[in-house]
Amino acid sequence: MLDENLPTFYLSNDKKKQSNHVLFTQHGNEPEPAYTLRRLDPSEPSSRNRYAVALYDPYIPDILYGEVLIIPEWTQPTLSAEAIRQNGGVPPPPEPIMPSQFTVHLYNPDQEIIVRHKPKTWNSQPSWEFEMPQQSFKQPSNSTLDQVQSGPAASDVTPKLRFVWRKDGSLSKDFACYLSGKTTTPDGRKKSKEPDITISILKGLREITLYEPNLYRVEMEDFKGLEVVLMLGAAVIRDVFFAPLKDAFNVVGSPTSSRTNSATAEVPTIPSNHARKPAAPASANSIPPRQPTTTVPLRDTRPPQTQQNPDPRTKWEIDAENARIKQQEDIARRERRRKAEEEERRTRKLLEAEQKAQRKKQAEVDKETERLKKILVYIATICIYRLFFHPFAHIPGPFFAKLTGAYGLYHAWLQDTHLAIYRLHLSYGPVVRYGPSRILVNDAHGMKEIYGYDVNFAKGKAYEVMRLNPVESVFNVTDKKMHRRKRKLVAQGFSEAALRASENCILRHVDLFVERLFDDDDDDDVRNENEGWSSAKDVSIHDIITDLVFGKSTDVLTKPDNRQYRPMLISTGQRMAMAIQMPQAFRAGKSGQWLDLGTWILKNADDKRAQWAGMLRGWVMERIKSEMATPSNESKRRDMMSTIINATDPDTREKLSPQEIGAEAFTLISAGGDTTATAISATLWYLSRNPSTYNRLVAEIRSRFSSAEDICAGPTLNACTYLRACIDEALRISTPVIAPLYREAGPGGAMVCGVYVPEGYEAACQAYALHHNEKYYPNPFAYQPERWLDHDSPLAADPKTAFFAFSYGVRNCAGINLAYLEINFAIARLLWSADFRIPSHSFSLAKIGGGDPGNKEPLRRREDEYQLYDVFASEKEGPMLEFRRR
Ligand code: HEM
Repeated sequence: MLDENLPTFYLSNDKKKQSNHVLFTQHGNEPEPAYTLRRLDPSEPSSRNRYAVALYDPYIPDILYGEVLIIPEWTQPTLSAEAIRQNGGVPPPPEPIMPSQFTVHLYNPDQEIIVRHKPKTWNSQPSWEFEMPQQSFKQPSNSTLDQVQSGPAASDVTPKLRFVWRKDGSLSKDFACYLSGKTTTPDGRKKSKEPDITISILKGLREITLYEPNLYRVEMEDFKGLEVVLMLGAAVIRDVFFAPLKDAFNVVGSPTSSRTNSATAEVPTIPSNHARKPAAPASANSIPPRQPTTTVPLRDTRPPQTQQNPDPRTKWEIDAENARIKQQEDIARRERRRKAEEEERRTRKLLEAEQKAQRKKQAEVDKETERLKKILVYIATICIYRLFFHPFAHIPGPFFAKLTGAYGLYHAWLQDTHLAIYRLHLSYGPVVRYGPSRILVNDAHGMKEIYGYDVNFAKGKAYEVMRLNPVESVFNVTDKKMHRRKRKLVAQGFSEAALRASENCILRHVDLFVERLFDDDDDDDVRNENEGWSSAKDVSIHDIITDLVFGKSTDVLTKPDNRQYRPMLISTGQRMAMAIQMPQAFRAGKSGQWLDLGTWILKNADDKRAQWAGMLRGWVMERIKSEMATPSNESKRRDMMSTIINATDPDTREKLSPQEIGAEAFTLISAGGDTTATAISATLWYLSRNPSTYNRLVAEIRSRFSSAEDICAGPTLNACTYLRACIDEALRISTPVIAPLYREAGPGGAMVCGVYVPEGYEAACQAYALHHNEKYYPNPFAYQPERWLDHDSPLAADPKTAFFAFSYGVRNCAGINLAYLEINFAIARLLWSADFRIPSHSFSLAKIGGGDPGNKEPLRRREDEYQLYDVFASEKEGPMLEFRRR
């Protein structure tokens, strides 16, 4: 402070605040607000590219003393075309030029004080000159003219005092304002040049001290106006001429920082305390402004603005913004076009791919159609050939059987193969075509032509597909020489000595079976306590057969859990029955697995078959191991397996390999179990339904043996001819092996019943049809064991000539003697120990196993016929009988 007695104003330096108090002090008094200095709000878009400052009354915010608005001139920096191009076509922004003058608008009375800037030269400091009229106020007058005329301030003739702000020195930041003279004319020619009088000092660009003693020398009417001009002038000099121009004019860096189009922006607004909240004191030591005591009508304090011609910077911003928008639009358009092109390309690609896929599909369809056509033509040709030109074309038979093996497959699936074949022979005669290249013969002579010794027939493809093991067994081997070798070895298991060794084992199981018939625990029992009758459901020959083969019983009889073996066996048999009818559909694949036709026809069949095969394989390996561990001479137990394991070919001294032994074990279990069980069951069935036969047999057995234990192999048993007749008659009428036993003609073919069977073609007999052929068995459905005894009828053929239960010739049943032994023991010991009859108290139980009058298949309607179902051998139910111990 120059002198605390001088009036001094403080301009706040805080440019961030748009409203600052100008404080006043004199004589060491506390500073008090004298004015409010307001600037533009830089955040307002309308404040851009211009500078404005206004001086308000600190207490009555609507009183505006004066203001300055500077809209700068602009200069355009030059850039190379390349640089502009790189800048997206936007030229560099215009830069503001230091103004050469500015105008202070004073109000009431309205005056415009132009402050002209003289820039610094090499020998002078910059200065800011302005003139103010000596007189500003109208003289009070009653003259209307005086009142209408503008005041002296606006008058050209009013003498003006000239002032100048000048910097003290090039290094100093202080300014002084001098009264430098008076103009008497508007053109200034009559200037009165007087020595400069210092009237104010601006110290450090913030402290304005009025040089009071000199001020009185200024002959001026409107001192307040001068004070305002000094204040605003100092503020403008400080803000505009001693600060970066860009800051002063609120020039923003790039148009992107504000999206507002300045051309349409509102007029810049100097924030008003009236419009906004009252201005806060500039500093902590500022004295809060007193409350306004007077109300002054509001007035528009803003200078008029021209919106049509925006300044170059705004224009540049607009242009830059437009260019940016255009550039963005271009980019967006290019992006859209690129996307559209990409989409188009993608669509085209998709379309092409679709068309390609369609063409490919079409080609596949065409190929498939062509293939189908070929197949159809092939099928049609085959059909025509099979119907009209085939070697068996003249053989009668069902239409479909002539065309495909599926006919036989279908009946195997229905499990009524034997019935279908019986009916066909009735319809078409002794030779029937049962497949495209298959004939069935219902003639004893024909049977010998197919199965006899030294015939040109052998087991063929039908047996190949039945193999469960990769290794052939005596049952399914097709090569005749190989069969001879195997049969010779296997036959040792059925030799007289072997059978004698098996006798005790068989008898033990037979006794167990008989005992079981009186077992109280059987759930299926229907007991009649008073009379002592009880019933049993099934005969477990499996126990006997597995014991005989492995020396290990399946114990089906005593352990109900073990009955799981049976479904496995049955499912395997059903698959065999179907495979034999249409081998081509069950051919072994490369990996040795069968094609799965059977699997989708017979659910779970494969699993069961695999289970069965796995279980047997385990048994075989176990048995072979134990046999190897026991020296043969020490072997206590001579079962069939030990015989087969140790059997040697008398010519070659060769033994069967473990795999071959496994295959044989499987064959023996399969071939010997159910077949014998069916024979025993059928015999019991028919005996129970034919009382006279039953009585005659009972008499024979009970008269020849004194006890059940007496019944064993030997002449006494052999002498029981009626027993054998009963068994043979049961085997005839309900023959255990149902499937036709196909044989393939060898090279050169063969004749059967006058029909030429070319090489590779097949012929077969089917036991059920043959056994019900009236030519050999008059009244075929009647159970007449007598027909096997005393055969002396010249009218009927010897029943033995057409007996096919065990097949015939070189491939007949290898276990025939064992089978008879088992059946004989079972029937004889049972009949010696007990009586049996049809259940008398349960009609439904009595019916089990017989035909049903309501059956769709007429051949299954005979109630007294024991019904069998094709599983290559046969599946059956019951019989359910009542037993009474003697
Ligand atoms: C009543 C009981 C039996 C009947 C009705 C019967 C029936 C048959 C029939 C018809 C064949 C010929 C199969 C064909 O050509 O495809 C056959 C073969 C065979 N049977 Fe039996 N069988 C019975 C019991 C047994 C027993 C208990 C065993 C031995 C445990 C056995 C072992 C064999 C063997 C190994 C063959 C194959 C023979 C070969 O092709 O050389 N059979 N059986």
